[in-house]
Amino acid sequence: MDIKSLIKQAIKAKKNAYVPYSNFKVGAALLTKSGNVYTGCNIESASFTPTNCAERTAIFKAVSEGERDFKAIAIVGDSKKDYTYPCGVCRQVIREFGKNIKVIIAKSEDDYKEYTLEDLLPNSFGPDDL
Ligand SMILES: O=c1ccn([C@H]2C[C@H](O)[C@@H](CO)O2)c(=O)[nH]1
Ligand SMILES: [Zn+2]
Repeated sequence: MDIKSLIKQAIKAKKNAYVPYSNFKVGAALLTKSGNVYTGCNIESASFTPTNCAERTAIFKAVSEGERDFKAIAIVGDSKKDYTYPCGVCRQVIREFGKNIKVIIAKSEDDYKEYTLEDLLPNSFGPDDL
């Protein structure tokens, strides 16, 4: 599974975003170490707070299927000016499963930036602290 195909799956998942309030679609594709891919989109709620980001949808789908070892997550959003970076809540949720997970922030298959979770959430609090 290369980065381009992971981004392609995130772009496809973005189409399913349920965003009647923000009209801002986001898609994510999470690659497990075993080579499986779990996709996610953002899902909003009339009461706003229960809104779930695309990244967390993908992670929760994977974890609920028994997967916990993740290699990379690709994120594609609707940001007009720039790339769409994961929110703080999603960074913390990714952190739960590892500091070295690759985070690919993409505008398209050919235009992306690559980080590690540690780059995006340095000096983090995590499972090892407890
Ligand atoms: O990285 C991000 C940033 C925002 N959103 C969603 C939450 C909400 O539905 C909409 C606007 O914040 O975008 C994501 O899914 N992922
Ligand atoms: Zn988020």
